[in-house]
Amino acid sequence: MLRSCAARLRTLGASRGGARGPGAARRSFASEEVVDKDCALPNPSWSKDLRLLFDQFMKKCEEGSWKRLPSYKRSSTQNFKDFRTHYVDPKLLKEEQMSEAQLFTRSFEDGLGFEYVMFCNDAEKRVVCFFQGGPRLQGVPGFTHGGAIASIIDATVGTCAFRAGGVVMTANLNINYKRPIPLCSVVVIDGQLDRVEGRKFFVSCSVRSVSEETLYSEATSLFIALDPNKKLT
Ligand SMILES: CCCCCCCC(=O)SCCNC(=O)CCNC(=O)[C@H](O)C(C)(C)COP(=O)(O)OP(=O)(O)OC[C@H]1O[C@@H](n2cnc3c(N)ncnc32)[C@H](O)[C@@H]1OP(=O)(O)O
Repeated sequence: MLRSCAARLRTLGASRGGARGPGAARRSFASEEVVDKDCALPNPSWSKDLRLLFDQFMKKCEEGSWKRLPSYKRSSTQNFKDFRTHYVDPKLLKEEQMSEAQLFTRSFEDGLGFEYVMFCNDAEKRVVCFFQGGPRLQGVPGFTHGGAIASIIDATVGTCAFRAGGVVMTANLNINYKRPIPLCSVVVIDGQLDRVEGRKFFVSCSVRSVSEETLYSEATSLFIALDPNKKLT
């Protein structure tokens, strides 16, 4: 698995120019130009498994029950703009640092960190994430770091809570790591909103192999929808 991962990265190096697709919007900030491309689409670093799952679920999207969720390095949705004005103390915001701010799970070069795509089914209150962890996410040799697994779980269950409750933050995340995830392998994270109590959104998920034979991790979480009358800090 690791060899094919390295081979994909070599071809990726040759196709570096692909990231600057003609349709992508351009935004320059700080010292480099960042292309606001939708990162939740296939790129040369995606393995066959990840592409197959993507294609399977894109077909479900055509049937109407599922929806692919686009994903960018910087969140520009109105919800997140409100977040900054409502909840963030301007004293804490150092504009020059903010101009460098990017979504952590979208801050690696293609194929090296988090390659993933999420699909949501609002009727079933589910978010499914297909995740391929790259070589920069190594924990023990040959396996994905527990913190990287927690990050992609947080993003998946957080998206599930966000779909139901708007701007939420993680109050609690409990993960049982059952089996180590081989580096560069593809896993399926299946998030389910279990219940809502006022501003509290309880979401659980499983992390399984593509074949579903291996249960890698299970998690429960609590997200809190932010109170517009309460500052965060
Ligand atoms: C679309 C992309 C989605 C991505 C999602 C990613 C989200 C993140 O990573 S956020 C970063 C990590 N999280 C944080 O930094 C949050 C830090 N914590 C906080 O800011 C606050 O504690 C916050 C906002 C969660 C809750 O604060 P606040 O709004 O004042 O709520 P608060 O009144 O304390 O609690 C509300 C309810 O939740 C309960 N609660 C709060 N925290 C916990 C907890 N850890 N465990 C159990 N219950 C809790 C309270 O007991 C209370 O319950 P009840 O209403 O029954 O009395």
